[in-house]
Amino acid sequence: MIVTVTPNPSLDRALDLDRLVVGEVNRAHATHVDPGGKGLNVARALGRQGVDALAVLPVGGADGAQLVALLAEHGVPAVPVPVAGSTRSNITLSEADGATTKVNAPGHTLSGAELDALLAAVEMQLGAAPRAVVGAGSLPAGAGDSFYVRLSGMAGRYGVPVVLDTSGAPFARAVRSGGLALVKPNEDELSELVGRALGTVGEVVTAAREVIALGTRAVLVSLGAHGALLVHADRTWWAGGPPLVPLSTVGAGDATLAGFVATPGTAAAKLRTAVAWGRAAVLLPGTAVPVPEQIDLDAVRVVEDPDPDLALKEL
Ligand SMILES: Nc1ncnc2c1ncn2[C@@H]1O[C@H](COP(=O)(O)OP(=O)(O)O)[C@@H](O)[C@H]1O
Ligand SMILES: O=P(O)(O)OC[C@H]1O[C@](O)(COP(=O)(O)O)[C@@H](O)[C@@H]1O
Repeated sequence: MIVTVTPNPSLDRALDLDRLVVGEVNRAHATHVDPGGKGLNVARALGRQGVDALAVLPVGGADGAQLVALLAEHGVPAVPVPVAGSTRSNITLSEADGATTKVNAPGHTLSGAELDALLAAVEMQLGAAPRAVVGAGSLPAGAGDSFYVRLSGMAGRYGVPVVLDTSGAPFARAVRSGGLALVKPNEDELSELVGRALGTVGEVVTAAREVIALGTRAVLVSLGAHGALLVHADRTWWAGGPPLVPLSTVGAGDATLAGFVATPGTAAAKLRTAVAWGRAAVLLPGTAVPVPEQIDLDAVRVVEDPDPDLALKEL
């Protein structure tokens, strides 16, 4: 069993357009409503691939009720923690050439008591010794930056590995506090964390090793169309595949993380699966998650210790 925690879930609303013209009236030819939020998507992707997963999330208001109904409809085991504020809606605009424009709402803040209730709901699951707990996504505005530090401390007391995918101040706080099994920043999130641009494989590896030096075991850096790098203290792997024209890139990072945690075996096998799940996700509309028949492991090439001088754009 893998437990995911999403402190700021959303109802993802997507509109498919031929081309987005900013400042004009645009007409969509299709719309999608999906459960959203990083931990939820990880649980959805795991479930679709037959891996036991449970999502813990706060829910409130009409959109929260719709989110719970959608999770039930999608067969995602979930522990909804009722909160006073309304669950947010995030908007995606997907263009025919694969360009994705996303607007994420800040999310209604959670009170101290609600944050405690969310952690208590996770703690109930930790007693059953899950394989990992995945904390993922932003924290709602005003909730403070320390939620993932508390989550990691709590999971540590139960001996459960913690995997984290977040950004900004909550990411920096959690990395500084250490004790994480894996983090999954994308290139921008890692660059923001270390405060400099990352243009080459070597620059990404150096940045990832700064994270590792603070007490994280492994860093999985997703690079959009250029695949992903997995960095350990002493070794590095890159994986990627031939170019694709995405339908919607929303949820690709979450599918990537799900593929990684789902896979037993070697680092290379985990990375290959992660990239294959991410690639499958971009070929689906809205925030859809792939089924096993949509995963193409053979299309993904894994390279051990890639050349540090290679530009990310050349991967
Ligand atoms: N344009 C794309 N073409 C091919 N694969 C992609 C594309 N965008 C994303 N992916 C796949 O999805 C993974 C995650 O995407 P990325 O954009 O890095 O994550 P995030 O959604 O967290 O920002 C990538 O590692 C890659 O395998
Ligand atoms: O919590 P954040 O950072 O605002 O992100 C939430 C959004 O990210 C998603 O989880 C998708 O994430 P990825 O594209 O990184 O996989 C959406 O479902 C959701 O709308």
